[in-house]
Amino acid sequence: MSTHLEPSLPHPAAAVPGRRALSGIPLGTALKESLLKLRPSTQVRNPVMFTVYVGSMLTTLLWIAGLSGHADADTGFMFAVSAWLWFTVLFANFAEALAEGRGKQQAAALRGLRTTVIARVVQGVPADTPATAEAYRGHVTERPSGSLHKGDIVLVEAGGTIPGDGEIIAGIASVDESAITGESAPVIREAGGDFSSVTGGTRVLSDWIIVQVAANPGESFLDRMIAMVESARRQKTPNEIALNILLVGLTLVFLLVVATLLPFSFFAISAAGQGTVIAITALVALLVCLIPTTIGGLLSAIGVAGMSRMMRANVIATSGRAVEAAGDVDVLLLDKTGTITFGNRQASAFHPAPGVAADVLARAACLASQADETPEGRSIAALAARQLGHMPEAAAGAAFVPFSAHTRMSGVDLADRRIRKGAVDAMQGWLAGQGAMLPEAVARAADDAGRRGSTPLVVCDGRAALGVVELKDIVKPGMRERFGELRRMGIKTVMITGDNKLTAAAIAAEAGVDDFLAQATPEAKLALIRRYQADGRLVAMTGDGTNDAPALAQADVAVAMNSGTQAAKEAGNMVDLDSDPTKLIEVVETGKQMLMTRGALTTFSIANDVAKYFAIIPAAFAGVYPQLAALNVMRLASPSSAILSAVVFNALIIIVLIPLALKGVRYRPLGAAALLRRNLLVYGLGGLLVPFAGIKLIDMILAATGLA
Ligand SMILES: Nc1ncnc2c1ncn2[C@@H]1O[C@H](COP(=O)(O)OP(=O)(O)OP(=O)(O)O)[C@@H](O)[C@H]1O
Ligand SMILES: [K+]
Ligand SMILES: [Mg+2]
Repeated sequence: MSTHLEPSLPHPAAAVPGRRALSGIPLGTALKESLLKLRPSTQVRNPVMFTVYVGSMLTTLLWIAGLSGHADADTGFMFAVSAWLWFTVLFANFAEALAEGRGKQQAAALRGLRTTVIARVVQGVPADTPATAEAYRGHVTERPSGSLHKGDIVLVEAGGTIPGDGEIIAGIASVDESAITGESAPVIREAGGDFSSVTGGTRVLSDWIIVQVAANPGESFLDRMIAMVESARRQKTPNEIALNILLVGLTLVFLLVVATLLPFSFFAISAAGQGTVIAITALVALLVCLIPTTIGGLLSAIGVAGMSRMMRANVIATSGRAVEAAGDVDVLLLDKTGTITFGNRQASAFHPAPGVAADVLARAACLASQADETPEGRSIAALAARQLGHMPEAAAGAAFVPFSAHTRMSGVDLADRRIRKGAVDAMQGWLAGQGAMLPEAVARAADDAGRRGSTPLVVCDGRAALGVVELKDIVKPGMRERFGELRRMGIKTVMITGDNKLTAAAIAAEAGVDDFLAQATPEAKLALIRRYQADGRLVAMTGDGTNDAPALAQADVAVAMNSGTQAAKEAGNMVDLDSDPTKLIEVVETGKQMLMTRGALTTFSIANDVAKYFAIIPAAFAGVYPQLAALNVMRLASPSSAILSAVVFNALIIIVLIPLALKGVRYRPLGAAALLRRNLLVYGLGGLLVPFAGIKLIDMILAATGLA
């Protein structure tokens, strides 16, 4: 089988430029894009900047008319104003092009991963064929991966590239996922349990797997990633739409205000030649300075840059709305096994009930696990075989009872015996159904295992409890510190697990979560989320299992572990390629940064008006109302230099703020009120004061160089 994937392909996050705002993006391309974005069809999508665009055209026409002798102002002034209005539009285009440039680089890197491989599709297998590589090899037809559809079965053997996203239905293999995750250590993927999903483009290093394809052409994980980073497909988020409405409202208000001043100009034109008029060019300049061009010009760049930042954190968001919601999350629910812990629960010991021989327990546990394809089941069979010195014969006519998240038990029905293993409370129910009780000593052994953070499984043969199997799992490192950080951000962490209370308590304490819910069924997980949401809280959920899928679908922000099942990944609106549950910190930071950056630049943009007002009004109206000279606090060189300075400042401030828009306002884990106060101080006060200094400086330069 041929593989077209270069082993050294960059993974998407690695292909992304460094943390500095402008590095790595070809400026030439962005400049060219800024010019292309002058198309009216593009401009009309941004009402604030479209107003400036129309103003630029109008002043340009007035200037041309002025050249042929119909001027209502100095033509040099008219030319300068119209030129700077065009710059204002171009600068906003440039900001957007820069932000999109980064997304395009990420998309290109991802496209590189989406190469066609030859898929070995299995077809026409007789019904009783065992699902093994040997048996399936004879039924393989080769097809390009692009033609695979949902439900197709493919065989992938060592050295082969997995041709599409899917679920392993048989086999176990070590898989190199570095092309997608950037993590070089191979991972084990196997049928059954929570590690059964595979991603197209990753490589099988050893053994074989039979995969059921889960996505139709163009709908794969990679395709969705590409669509998301390509801003063309980016949908406006609810907050963005709300802000846009506010900006449009402000623009209309100022448009009305300025329009009421028009009669002065018409009067002036009819009485041309007198100096006491307001030129239309000056009115357009006034309008552009008053409407929120700073935020209007940078708004889309802020959104695009937020998605890119998420991507650099190795989180693939498939919904912009979720990224934004992440900024306001109050509660984080986490699944235990596979999310907080590594999730390959391995049987570590048998604890027989008093009077039960160790081998009797081992043999029963083994029988109940022989057809159990979960990692837990396989590890129990392996431990039993080691203890017994051999693998017990599979009993003829045995009917396997598979594990389910509802029953939380599994087992086997033989001709005369019913053997079960499962969660303590589930097995108590099983015994109670037969009028029996869990012996004190077995309950104690289970509790002891729970206190060690292990998962105890009680094994019963009919109404006889034989003992406990201890399953060990390891908490992923660094959880405690990171959950502490989430707490400082004001986010409550709650672990929800199907495991018993003692195990849950031990793992909760070790990982440092705020609260936990034990013995939870998928419905209980879902109900908990709904309860929080009914209280008006915004809920984030991280999980990996198929049994987490309903909860993930309900949560506002749902991060599926990349190691998890296909169902979890499809239900979530983000996938963390690093399978790190505390990645929510970065997700929340990015969301908060996006909201804060928008808020900060809106504040700055509106506060700016005050200075521009003081610069332009006295200058523009001094001729009509000499009393307005009292407002001329800035003492600018001349009326035309005052107006031009305000327009130049209004354009340049967009360029100056591009790095902030792309990088985002710095986030600190402070309370929301403290953050708001700080931002109002910095961006509100800054927005008031900076333009006074900036406009005065530009005016001095214009006056000194004789340009105005
Ligand atoms: N193969 C199995 N056979 C019998 N019982 C099992 C098996 N696997 C797990 N159990 C029992 O069922 C309980 C629930 O398992 P499940 O994987 O559904 O947990 P969960 O709800 O995903 O929670 P978490 O993943 O957070 O631990 C486990 O705690 C264990 O006691
Ligand atoms: K403005
Ligand atoms: Mg789970």
